[in-house]
Amino acid sequence: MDDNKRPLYLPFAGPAILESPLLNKGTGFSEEERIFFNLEGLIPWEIETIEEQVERAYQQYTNFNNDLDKHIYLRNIQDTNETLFYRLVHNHISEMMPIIYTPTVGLACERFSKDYRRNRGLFISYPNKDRIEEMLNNATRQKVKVIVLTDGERILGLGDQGIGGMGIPIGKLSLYTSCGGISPAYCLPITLDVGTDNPHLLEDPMYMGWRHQRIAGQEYNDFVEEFMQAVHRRWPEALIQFEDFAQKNAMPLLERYKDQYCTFNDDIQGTAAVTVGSLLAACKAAKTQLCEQRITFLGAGSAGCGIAEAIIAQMVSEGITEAQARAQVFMVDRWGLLQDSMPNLLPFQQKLTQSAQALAHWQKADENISLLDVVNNAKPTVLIGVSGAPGLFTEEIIRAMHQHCPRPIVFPLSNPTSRVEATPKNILHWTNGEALVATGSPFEPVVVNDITYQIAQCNNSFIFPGIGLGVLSCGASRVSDEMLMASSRALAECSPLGQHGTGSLLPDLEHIQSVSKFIAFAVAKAAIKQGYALPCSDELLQQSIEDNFWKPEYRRYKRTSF
Ligand SMILES: NC(=O)c1ccc[n+]([C@@H]2O[C@H](COP(=O)([O-])OP(=O)(O)OC[C@H]3O[C@@H](n4cnc5c(N)ncnc54)[C@H](O)[C@@H]3O)[C@@H](O)[C@H]2O)c1
Ligand SMILES: O=C(O)C[C@H](O)C(=O)O
Ligand SMILES: [Mg+2]
Repeated sequence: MDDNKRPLYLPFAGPAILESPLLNKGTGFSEEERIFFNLEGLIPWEIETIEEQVERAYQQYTNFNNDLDKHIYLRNIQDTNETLFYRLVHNHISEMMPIIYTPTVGLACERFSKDYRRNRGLFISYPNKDRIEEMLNNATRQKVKVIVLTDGERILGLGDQGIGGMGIPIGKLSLYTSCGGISPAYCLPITLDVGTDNPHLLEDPMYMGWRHQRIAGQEYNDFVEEFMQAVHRRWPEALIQFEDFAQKNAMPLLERYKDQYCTFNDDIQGTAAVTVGSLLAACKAAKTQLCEQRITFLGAGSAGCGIAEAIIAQMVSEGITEAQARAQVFMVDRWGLLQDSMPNLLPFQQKLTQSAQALAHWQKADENISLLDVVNNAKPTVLIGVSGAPGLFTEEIIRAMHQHCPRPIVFPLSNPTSRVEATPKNILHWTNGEALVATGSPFEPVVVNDITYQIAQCNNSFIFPGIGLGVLSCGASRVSDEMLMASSRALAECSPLGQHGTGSLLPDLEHIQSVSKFIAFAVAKAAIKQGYALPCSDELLQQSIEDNFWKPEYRRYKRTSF
C-alpha cells in the first residue's frame, strides 16, 4: 500500500465497496479499514499485499489452457478489482497484452454476447436516442477524461460485430491505463448500438444488442451528432478516440469533428503515426530517408489512406514536393491500383491515385493493375498490407519485390492474426531473411539460416496511450496532425534498430510505459507550440506527465462522517 499518498475518503461502507471494481481491494483491506467500513467477515481473515494477490491470480491464470479463457478470467478480475487487474498486467505485460488486446480481443468481440458477464462502459442504443444525456449520467465514472467509442461495424478485419465490438474500446482503454498510465477512473468505453447488418448476429438468440438492421445516412449522422454534443456537454475536456468505424463513416466523421472537439480516429491517425514512426526508424538504420522510398499499399481504406497521407507529409518535410511524394505512393484495392480514371472512388482515395500518364510505360496484363503488376513496375521498397484479407502477399509477390530490392520492408498490418497478408515466417523464408517485417498482430520470432528475427508489432497501441497521456498532461483541446507527427518521430527515437542500427524495430513492450511518457512529452510540446494548450516549461510538463501517470497501488481509505 502506498502510505505516502493522501487517503481517499469514502462516503459509504459495507459490501458496496467490494462490489465497486475501482475501490475493491479484496483481501488487501487493512484491519482498520475492515472495521471502519463494516467489511469484517465479508473477506477471509488473512490481510494480503497486492503482490501476494497477484501471485495467486497469476497461478490461476496459468491454469487456463486457451487464450479466450485467459481473456475471460482477466476481464473478470478487471470487473471486480481494477487495481489488481492492472498490477497483474503490469507484472506480465508482454505475456498478457495479446490476451487483453489483439488478437484475443477479436475472438472476445465475436463471442461477446455468449460470454457476457458484467456491465462495463456504456451502450447507447438508437431507440434511446432521446435519452443520451441521462445515459451519460448513469456512467459508473463521473470524471471521464478518455473515451474510446465504436459502433462495431469494422472490428479489426472481422467485419460487423454489432455491440460485440465493445470488446475493442474495453481493450484499448486497458492499454491507455497499462501502457499510458491513465487512471481507470478516467476511462470510459462507449458503444453506439445502431443495429447490425451481420446476419449471424441478427439470428443469434443470444445476441444482446438492438436486433435491427444498422441505421444509416442522415439518421446515423444525426444520432452521432446528438451523441457528440451530449458527451461534450457532460465532459467538455474528454479526449474521444473513434475506433473501428466502417470505411464509409470513419473519414467523414473525422473530418466533421477533428476541428470541433478533442478527438482523433485511431485506425486512420494512430495507425499512420505508428507506421511512419516505424518507417522512420527503419530508414535511419538503413541510412536513407523516407522520401527516397517507393511505397505500395494493399488496402486503400481508412488505415491505408491515413498512413499514405502521413507518409506523404513526412516525405514533403524531408524536402521533396507533394507531387513527387504522391508519385511514389501506390494504392491497390479490390479493383487494382487506384487510378485517376476510376469512377466511384471515395474523396480520400481520389487524392492517392496514379495518372494514366505516369503509368504509360508500365507493362501490365489489363486495365485493372494488380498488386503483382505494381510490384514489377513501380519496384517498391516498402509494402504495407491493410486489407483485412489474409494471404494476399503471395510468394510470387514477395519474391518479385525482393528481386529488385535487396532489403524490402514488408508490413502486413491486418488484424487479427487470421487476417495477416502473409506470415513473417513465410516472408522471411521467401526473402532469405532479408526482409524487414513488422505485423499488426503479435508473432513469434522466426529463425532463418540459424538467425533469429524478432517480429515488431506495428500496432497503434504504441501510439494512442502516449497521445492520451500527452493530451491529459498539458490539457490539449485538439489532436492535430502536428501532434501526431510528433508522436511518430518520438516513437522512431525509441526504436533500438533506429538508434543503434541493430535490434528490434520497435521497443520492447517491457519499456512501453517510458515510451508512452516520451511520446506524451513530444505530443504535449507540439500542442503547446500550436496554441492548443497553455505554455509551460519542460520541467513542469515532465512533472505533469509523472503526476498524471497512475500506478496500480492500493490507496488507504478513510470514512467521511455521514
Ligand atoms: N496494425 C494496426 O495498428 C492496424 C490499424 C488499423 C487497421 N488495421 C487493420 O487493417 C485492416 C483494414 O482496416 P481499415 O480500417 O483500413 O479497413 P477499411 O475497410 O477501411 O479498408 C480495407 C480496404 O481493403 C480493401 N480490400 C479488401 N479486400 C481486398 C482485396 N482482396 N484486395 C485488395 N483490397 C482489398 C477494401 O476494399 C478496403 O478499401 C484491418 O484488418 C485492421 O485490423 C491494423
Ligand atoms: O486494434 C488493433 O489491434 C489495431 C487496430 O486498431 C485495428 O483496428 O486493427
Ligand atoms: Mg482499430
